[in-house]
Amino acid sequence: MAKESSNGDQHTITRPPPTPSPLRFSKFFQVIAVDNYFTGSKDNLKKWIGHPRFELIRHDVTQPLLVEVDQIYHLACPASPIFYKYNPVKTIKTNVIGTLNMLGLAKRVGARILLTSTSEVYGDPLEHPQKEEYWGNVNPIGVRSCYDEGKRVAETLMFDYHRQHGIEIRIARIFNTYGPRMNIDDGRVVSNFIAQAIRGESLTVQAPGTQTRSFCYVSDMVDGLIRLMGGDHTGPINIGNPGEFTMMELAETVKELVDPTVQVKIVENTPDDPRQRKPDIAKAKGLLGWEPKITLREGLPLMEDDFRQRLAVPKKQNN
Ligand SMILES: NC(=O)c1ccc[n+]([C@@H]2O[C@H](COP(=O)([O-])OP(=O)(O)OC[C@H]3O[C@@H](n4cnc5c(N)ncnc54)[C@H](O)[C@@H]3O)[C@@H](O)[C@H]2O)c1
Ligand SMILES: O=c1ccn([C@@H]2O[C@H](COP(=O)(O)OP(=O)(O)O[C@H]3OC[C@@H](O)[C@H](O)[C@H]3O)[C@@H](O)[C@H]2O)c(=O)[nH]1
Repeated sequence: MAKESSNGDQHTITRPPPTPSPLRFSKFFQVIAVDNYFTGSKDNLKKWIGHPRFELIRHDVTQPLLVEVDQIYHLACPASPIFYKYNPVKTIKTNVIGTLNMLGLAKRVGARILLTSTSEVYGDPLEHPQKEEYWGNVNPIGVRSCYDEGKRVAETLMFDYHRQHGIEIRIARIFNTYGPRMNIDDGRVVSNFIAQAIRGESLTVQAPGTQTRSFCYVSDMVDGLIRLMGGDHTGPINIGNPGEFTMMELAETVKELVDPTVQVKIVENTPDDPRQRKPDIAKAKGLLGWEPKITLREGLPLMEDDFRQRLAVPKKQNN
């Protein structure tokens, strides 16, 4: 088991770790998906429902969960700012109580647990690009803090359970990720721009438009998370695509690829919007042998195809 975090800190473990679950030696993977459907959709799981090695449980992670597992991918949390700000008390409960419950489960059954933390732990970063050693610049009482401070506490809980109880932990710091099957009304920038362009609406660039993000395609992200879970390093490890774009550049790219006739309009921004974000992925490359393969220009059309199907708007021949 990993005794050292990827940033080199030693972590004294005060108790022997729980015995690993015997499921770890089972021949076949079985998957139990747990979701309260706040932002998720059963539609995305249609393909698996009825499969003999797949189970789906409607459950809220703020309540304890009793199942037998050997790996826990703890992703449950609204991630789009409009959804995580909608009920901030619930968001922080999901991050704190939800993570405590998942760690309690990991401890009871001896499972390894991976937390999907976020680039938002760096806040409005004063270092660029962001390395894992950077402690961040976060407003602890702002409207985003239910999410960014919530994830910071979740990381703390992970390391405390690791040090105190010997739980095998993995922490991924995910940077903006997009792809097919995102909720069309998710509210995050890539899905907004693609849906707007397909509907022939103006693309809403929030002011000033010079703020940057780095966008990772979903299959690259999944590959990174599986490598992190299977590897020897606790993390935290940044997983993201270092290609950095201003929101105006993103709008221009979507316009060019989806519909060059749509307009781009500047609209009001929300408080505490980070001004720049780009991962340093040296650790992911060195420790996991991971780097993203899909560029933004390759990923956007794949998402456009899926959105067009769901919105029932075929691509015009002359586009
Ligand atoms: N996509 C990104 O850009 C990004 C970036 C950083 C971190 N992350 C993290 O990755 C994870 C997944 O993000 P996503 O983009 O797929 O978000 P999403 O909102 O599309 O999916 C989150 C899922 O969690 C479920 N959920 C929310 N609260 C829950 C609760 N209390 N109990 C059970 N289920 C609950 C939702 O119904 C949904 O299925 C989140 O933890 C998010 O913080 C995502
Ligand atoms: O319609 C829009 C939506 C958003 N934006 C801008 O696009 C940028 C990205 O905004 P998003 O809402 O997609 O996501 P953010 O980068 O703010 O946060 C995300 O980052 C990391 C994750 O943890 C979360 O998935 C999410 O919180 C912001 O600068 C925002 O102002 C627009 O210009 N127009």
